[in-house]
Amino acid sequence: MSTPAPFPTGTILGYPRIGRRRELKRAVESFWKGDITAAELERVSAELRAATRDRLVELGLDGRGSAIPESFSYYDQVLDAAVTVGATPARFSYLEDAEGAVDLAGYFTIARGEGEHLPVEMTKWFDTNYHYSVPEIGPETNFHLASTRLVAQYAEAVAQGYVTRPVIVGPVTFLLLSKASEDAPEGFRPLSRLADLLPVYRELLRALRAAGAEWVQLDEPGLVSESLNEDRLTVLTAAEKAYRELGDDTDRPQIFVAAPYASLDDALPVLAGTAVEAISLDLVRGSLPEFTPGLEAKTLVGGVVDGHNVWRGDLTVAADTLEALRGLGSGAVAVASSTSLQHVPHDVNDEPYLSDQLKSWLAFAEQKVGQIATLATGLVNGRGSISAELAASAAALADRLAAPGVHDPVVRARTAALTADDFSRGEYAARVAAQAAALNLPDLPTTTIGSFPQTGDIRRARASFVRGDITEAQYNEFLREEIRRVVALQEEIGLDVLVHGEPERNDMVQYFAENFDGFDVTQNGWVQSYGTRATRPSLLWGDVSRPAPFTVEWSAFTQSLTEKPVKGMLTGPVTILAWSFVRDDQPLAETANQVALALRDEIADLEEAGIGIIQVDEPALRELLPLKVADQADYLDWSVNSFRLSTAGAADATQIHTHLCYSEFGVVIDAIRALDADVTSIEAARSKMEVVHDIKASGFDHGIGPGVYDIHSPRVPSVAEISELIATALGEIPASQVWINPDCGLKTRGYEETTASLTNILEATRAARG
Ligand code: MET
Ligand SMILES: [Zn+2]
Repeated sequence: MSTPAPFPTGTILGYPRIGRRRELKRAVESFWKGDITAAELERVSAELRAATRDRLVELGLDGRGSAIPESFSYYDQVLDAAVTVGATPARFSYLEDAEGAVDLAGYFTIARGEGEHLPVEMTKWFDTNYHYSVPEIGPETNFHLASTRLVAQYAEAVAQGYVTRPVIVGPVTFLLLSKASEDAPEGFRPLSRLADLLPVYRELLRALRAAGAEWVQLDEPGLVSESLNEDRLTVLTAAEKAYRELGDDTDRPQIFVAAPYASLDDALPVLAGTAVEAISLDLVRGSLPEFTPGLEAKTLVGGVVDGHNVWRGDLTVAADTLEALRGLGSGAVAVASSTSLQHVPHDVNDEPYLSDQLKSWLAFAEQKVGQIATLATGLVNGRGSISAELAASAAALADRLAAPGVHDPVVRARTAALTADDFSRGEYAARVAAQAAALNLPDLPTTTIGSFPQTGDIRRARASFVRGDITEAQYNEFLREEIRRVVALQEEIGLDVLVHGEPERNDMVQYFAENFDGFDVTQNGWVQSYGTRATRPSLLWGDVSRPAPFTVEWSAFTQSLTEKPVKGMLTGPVTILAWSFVRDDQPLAETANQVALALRDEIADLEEAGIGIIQVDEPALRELLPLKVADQADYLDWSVNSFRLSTAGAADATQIHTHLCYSEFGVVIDAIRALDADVTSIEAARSKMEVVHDIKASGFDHGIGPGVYDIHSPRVPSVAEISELIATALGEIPASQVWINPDCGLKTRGYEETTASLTNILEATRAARG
């Protein structure tokens, strides 16, 4: 390498790619529908990338100094890495051209499935609410450089006048996040293919270098996690091998290894001993490391601006941390976001309905870039040069901590008075008997997870109501009509436990945020959840309480329409926290108990109104699990307790359900058991019921509904396919425990596929009942 370019003093690890107004979602979905061509989609995407680069430079990043990350993705960054290295699952090999490359349409097909071909699985990306597509790797996977899209995007930036920094998931994390392919032999580990994968990364790096890239960013959050399926020594050995080999190649850009979401711990000395030039440290979630040999030759990139959360934070603390980092004695120090900013919305100034006071406490992606630019100036010119910004940040923080609503004495008194009894229901056996008498359900009871398709009609009616075009009475009548239809449909299909379909909910957390005190909701605060799906996390800024019942009227109305039991639907405390941006001025456990008490009030009112089954969804229980083993017990303790606090007031005869949206049941089985819900539904269809083996092995003895319909895909499962899944479940779990349900809510699906799928589920269930 000739005179290496220094690492930029201020940078971010990644930027939201969906567009301020979700332009990418619209374009991709239009492409799926056939309304626009691949070329048109590529054009819209190129425009988005160009606008992002321009904006980041305006906000203060160095446009020619590799400060702008080239972190765009059409769908998912892990899927991008998979198609880059030629890791097409065997069932999709028909999508490959002669060179083993898949085109844009093929890329989406791998993500979404087609006909008989199930899509790749999706699972949570570290401890975030982002989901990635799980690569499938086997002994036969033919790694080769199959896509140079990243090189093309770099060249596109150069043509625009910028020198950017290409970003790709690093080889170790890529394999750690992969699962063994279907035809891999028992016990096969994707990480065992590292030696075959590294030459592809080397080739990609060479191609980037040839295109002029000064720096490349390899994302390796796999190195901070202790929760992936390999032991630590194996991970460290892999990291050492990967970065020694890639580092020792001379024909490459400089390598920046990004390690967001927690501390690198013992992986830092390993990286420090290789030839990589820069390493990021998450100094928001993780802590300052000790000096380790090798660092004197590296740039340490201090992730001091929280990429996970929306608070403005304390700029002085950030500056202090950078100073302490400088004290370690590395070759150089730079400032960055702690993680990619893909986890926060675009712009606080895009929120017309938030008060100026609340806005002054917040920083979304644009504001965070501004903070980083400020801190970078401080690093170069000294703290005096940013004293005004430091003072403004301190004033905003002081204002926030003293604001009314942040401390509500009534809420505080209630959590302070809690005793052990408040967290426990009666004996399970007594509950089973009371519920059997009250509910009179058949064997293998069927139900859904709660939501029915959110049709264009529903969205339009909601928008008209929000705009004031229709009155509240008209809107409510529209919703009641919708519920009547959904109830009639469920009765016709023959489901046993009915739901109202959640048409009144724009989002399963936001709806609660709108009805609780202590929250605000955003207008444009979209954050990508997976693929083209984005959510608007609510802002939990104050003490939480429930001023009045809000789900009761809907559930009671629904129950009035049918003889079958209707399930009341609530979102659990952990999920409300996980999918909101939560205040960072007190322990999460305290906030969780406040939310739990608000829900407990709602459950008491639902029971009072005659609702005999209440589901408290906790799809995010696994997601907040800390990446470090040492932190997990404490988390599981408070999270499980908050769920118990929300449900423990229910009578024995009231059947409490919970729903978790993932299939890695094994990891949190003890916690799931400790939730003590009467019935738990989980995801299982996509992984062909793998999870039932864990359930059996764990001796789990409460009701369990492993999903038989993958709602992430438009595919309608056949009766035969569902029957096979049910048979697998019944092979492992006593029939008396088993419930039959889809993997998750139906809100993203259309009516045609939903009706067909539920009809097939009932047909398969009837056959299984015999
Ligand atoms: C992401 S979990 C979804 C649960 C919710 N009750 C629904 O059906 O939509
Ligand atoms: Zn779910």
